[in-house]
Amino acid sequence: MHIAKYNANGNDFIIFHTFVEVDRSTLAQQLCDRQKGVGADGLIVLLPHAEYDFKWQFYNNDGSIASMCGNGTRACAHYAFTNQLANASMRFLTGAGVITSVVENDLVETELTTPKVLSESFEENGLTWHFCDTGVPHLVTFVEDIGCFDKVIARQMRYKYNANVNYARLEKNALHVRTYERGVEDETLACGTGMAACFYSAYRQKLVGTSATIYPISGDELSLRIVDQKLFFKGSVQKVFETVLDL
Ligand SMILES: N[C@@H](CCC[C@H](N)C(=O)O)C(=O)O
Repeated sequence: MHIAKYNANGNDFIIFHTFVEVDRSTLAQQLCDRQKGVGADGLIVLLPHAEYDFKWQFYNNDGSIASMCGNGTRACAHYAFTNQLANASMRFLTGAGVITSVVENDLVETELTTPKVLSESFEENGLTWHFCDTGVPHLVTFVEDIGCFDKVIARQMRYKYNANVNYARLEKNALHVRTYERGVEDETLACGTGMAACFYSAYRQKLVGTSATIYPISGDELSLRIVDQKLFFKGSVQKVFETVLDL
């Protein structure tokens, strides 16, 4: 099996395409394992689709299925274009719905699914939380210093609400974000739907305008904008390597 390893601003993925649609949860766990496997936050498998350019299967590092992954959409769009599975502008089916991505060299912009507010904001653990769905559920809290990111609290909130958990610091029209990711069960270096959830929560509270610069903990710079309630998420991706595995 020919696979590619991608880095999307610190979120990393193993990607391949095939005609064979089977459950790959165990394979995801094996390949994503950072000691015994290739190592990645997720596995993305591209499959043919009659209506769209392709459809994907997305697995987290622990083998669980996630309906959306913002960084993963940008990495797999680059993979699809590079492997001539799609034109530079493409539409593909995910568990959360149809995604549009546009590839321009190493920069990829994705139009995410329409964000949804999941509950009123609430107080817990001495913090104010905003809860929304940007393809997968995200809790967002705005803090003065993202150094106060607390993995114990994040993990507790993750299991209580079955959500990813984000701490964000606002600085003018920029957001600095740290995310505890469900399915990786740890902080990752970047989470696309998490950055989108932070931006959307800040936008709803009029803390940012219709666009903002976002810095995940990897230190990379990405951008988010909202047009007619649609979120557009843009940043670079890199193919780290390709190899053939005996799967
Ligand atoms: N890293 C992703 C999110 C992947 C799914 C998430 N871990 C979940 O299970 O909800 C992103 O870039 O959005």
